[in-house]
Amino acid sequence: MLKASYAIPNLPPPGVEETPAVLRALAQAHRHLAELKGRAASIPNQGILIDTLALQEAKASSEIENIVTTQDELFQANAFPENPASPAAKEVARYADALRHGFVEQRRLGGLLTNNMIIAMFQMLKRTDEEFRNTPGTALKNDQTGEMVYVPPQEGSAVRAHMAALERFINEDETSDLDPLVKMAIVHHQFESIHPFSDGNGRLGRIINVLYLTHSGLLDVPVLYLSRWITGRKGEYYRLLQAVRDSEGAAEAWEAWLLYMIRGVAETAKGTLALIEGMRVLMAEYKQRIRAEHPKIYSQDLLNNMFRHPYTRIDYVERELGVSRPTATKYLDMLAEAGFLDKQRFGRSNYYMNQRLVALFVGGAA
Ligand SMILES: Nc1ncnc2c1ncn2[C@@H]1O[C@H](COP(=O)(O)OP(=O)(O)OP(=O)(O)O)[C@@H](O)[C@H]1O
Repeated sequence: MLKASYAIPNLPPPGVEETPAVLRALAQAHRHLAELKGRAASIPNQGILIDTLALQEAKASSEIENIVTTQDELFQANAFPENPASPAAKEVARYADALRHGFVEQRRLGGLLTNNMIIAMFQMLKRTDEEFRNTPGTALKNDQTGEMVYVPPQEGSAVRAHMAALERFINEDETSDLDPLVKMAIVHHQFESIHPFSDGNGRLGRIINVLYLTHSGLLDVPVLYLSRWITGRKGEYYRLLQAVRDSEGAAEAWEAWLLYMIRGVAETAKGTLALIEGMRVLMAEYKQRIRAEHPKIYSQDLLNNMFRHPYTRIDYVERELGVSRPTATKYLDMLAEAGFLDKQRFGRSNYYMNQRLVALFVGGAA
């Protein structure tokens, strides 16, 4: 049997310290995060933001696993669940479903982030009824060289015990008085080290990051995603994760890991703020112009529909505005003719793309 290459520490790990450098990084990150929390709360249609960002995050997070899909394919898979999408687009769409499920469940449970939720998200992501892994044999290998880089705990009983301790560390505030962002970085490290599932541990670990932010009240809604930060610095991410293990939890290795994650929060919060601002400005412009140029069809619901679904379609408008099919068709065709939407054909259906919104997401920094 494989031998685990790292002793999973008790929580909080003894090497973790809030050093002056960590405290400085924390101050910055909290400032940007508080601004993001306030801005997200002030926009009138939070659901729109949450849905669109979840889809964007699903794409960024899945790229780490090399599940490559185009933005187009992804939005189409979302707009046309009945049509056969590529396997990649399907897997990405399942990530977004798992993430949304986690957030809904967390709200239902009054903010908890439990192992049952984590297992349910894994099952949605991987379309399986497996739970925490029970059989030995899991090891992480270097993609290029095939060399074994990390062996997590092997026995099912060890995996379950470590995950139970992690669940307590997440949910029982009295287990430590560390800053919540420091806790988030520890939780991510510990989760990846336990590696409780046969696959998808990276993606679930990244979902847990955002659910930890909503759990701890640093955000009210899940709008800050670290996947782009991590994708852009994947080598550093693996190296720093591994350095903590190789040094058996040395204080310097932990400090470097904490700084990486806390800076990621600060930078991503800034990028997401810019994206939200871009959406707000675009929505205000569309509102003002559609109202002035097409007063007969303008409604707030129609505007919301164009921003909730980057690719919208006739039946969405029918459903969300409570209008007949011919009326919904007329509205969308008028908006397409006026250049607000781009009408495209997919199989036997038409869809209407909000190009400027999609461009914000594709080019956006968040
Ligand atoms: N030394 C290491 N090298 C590479 N990855 C590591 C290492 N240690 C832990 N990991 C974690 O393992 C994750 C990959 O695990 P797994 O393949 O189960 O997840 P995934 O979601 O399918 O993949 P990915 O994270 O690449 O999207 C990485 O994201 C990383 O967090």
